[in-house]
Amino acid sequence: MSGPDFSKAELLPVIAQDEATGDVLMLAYMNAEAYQETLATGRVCYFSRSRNKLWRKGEESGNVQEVKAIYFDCDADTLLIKVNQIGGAACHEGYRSCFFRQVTDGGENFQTVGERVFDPKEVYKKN
Ligand SMILES: N=c1c2ncn([C@@H]3O[C@H](COP(=O)(O)OP(=O)(O)OP(=O)(O)O)[C@@H](O)[C@H]3O)c2ncn1[C@@H]1O[C@H](COP(=O)(O)O)[C@@H](O)[C@H]1O
Ligand SMILES: [Mg+2]
Ligand SMILES: [Zn+2]
Repeated sequence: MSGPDFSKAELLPVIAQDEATGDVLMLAYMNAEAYQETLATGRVCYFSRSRNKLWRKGEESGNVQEVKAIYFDCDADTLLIKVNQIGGAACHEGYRSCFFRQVTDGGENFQTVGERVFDPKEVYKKN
C-alpha cells in the first residue's frame, strides 16, 4: 500500500479543513518527517518554508490542530487534513481561517469577510 508520495516533491501542500464546519482553514506544507510526526502525535506538524524547519502548529500560540482524518488526492501529491482547531483560529493574524479576505468588484477591491477571534499581539508575545 502506498500513501502520500514524497518522492514527487520534498514538500507536499496540505489543506487544513475544520472538521466541524467544513471551513478551509489554511494551506501549508509537509515534508515526510512532518507527515510522520503528524501521524505519530495526532497533532498537525507542518514544514515551514520561510523558517526552513518543522512547524508544530500552535507551538507559540497554543492553537494546535488535532487530527480528525487525513486524505490524499488522486495523484498522491496533496494532503487534506480535517482538524479540530484549538483556540478557534488557525491564522496567525487572529482569524478563524487564513482566507479572511474576499476579492470583489472583479479584482478591483477586496473585503475582509473573516471573523477575528484573537489579537495577534496578545497571542504572539515574543514577536
Ligand atoms: N502561526 C503561523 C501561521 N498560521 C497560519 N499560517 C499560514 O500558513 C501558511 C504557511 O506558512 P509558512 O510559515 O510555512 O510559510 P510558507 O508559505 O511555507 O513560506 P513563505 O510563503 O512564508 O515563504 C502561511 O501562508 C500563513 O497564511 C501561518 N504562518 C505563520 N505562522 C507563524 O508561525 C509561528 C508559530 O505560530 P503557531 O504555530 O500559531 O504557534 C509564529 O511565528 C507565526 O507568526
Ligand atoms: Mg506562504
Ligand atoms: Zn493566516
